[in-house]
Amino acid sequence: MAQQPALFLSRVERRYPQGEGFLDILRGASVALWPGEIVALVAPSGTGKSTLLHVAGLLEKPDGGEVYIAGEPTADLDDPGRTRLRREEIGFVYQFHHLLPEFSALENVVMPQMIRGLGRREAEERGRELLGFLGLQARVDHRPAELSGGEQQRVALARAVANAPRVLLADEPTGNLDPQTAGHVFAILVALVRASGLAALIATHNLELAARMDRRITIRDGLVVDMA
Ligand SMILES: Nc1ncnc2c1ncn2[C@@H]1O[C@H](COP(=O)(O)OP(=O)(O)OP(=O)(O)O)[C@@H](O)[C@H]1O
Repeated sequence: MAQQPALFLSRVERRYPQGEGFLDILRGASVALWPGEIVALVAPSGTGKSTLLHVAGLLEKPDGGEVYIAGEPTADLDDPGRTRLRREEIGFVYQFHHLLPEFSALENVVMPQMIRGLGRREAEERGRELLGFLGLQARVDHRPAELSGGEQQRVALARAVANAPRVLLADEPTGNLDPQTAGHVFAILVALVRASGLAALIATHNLELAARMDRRITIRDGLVVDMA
């Protein structure tokens, strides 16, 4: 049976009002992400990286085209339908971890699972397993402020994949870390993607990290193109 992309953006358009007219950011951008692959999105500032990630993550609706998650078209979904699909199938990691400061590492990973309806015991089991995989077994009870920057990002990664999404979207996930820690966190991210079979799209300005991914894409004139 032919595999289908975990995420498929088909001729996606996105424009923003500007003055009397519109600023066309995405002009029919298409990209497919396959299960288990890690794709770098490397594009100059202002070309639409965040816009592409927001549209891919069902945070913004495209003005044209279609976003498919595991083959399911999303244009006709209502807001609760989009939220459900986002919660179940998409994980996000940002440059800054956005962990809840008053909760432990484990609780931060447990919460999205319970929001999705899992019981606490099961959610904790999965949380401990994930944090252990990410090398944080000794840190599960620490609050974010008691963790290093690299550890905080690893917790954010665990939280992003806690609900076993098909797609991981990351915007400069190591941008706030020193080069050595960035390399380490990235290696862990790769191991996680390979072990779970999810598809990852990672926006980065770090060409060294981009070179370690499976493919590199960029945005040119509102279209997604492979990088040379
Ligand atoms: N809600 C909005 N309303 C109007 N213009 C917007 C809006 N969001 C983004 N833009 C504009 O669209 C363009 C692309 O924005 P986007 O945030 O996608 O860029 P980016 O490639 O992610 O840049 P950076 O790397 O600096 O984050 C920019 O010119 C931005 O000013």
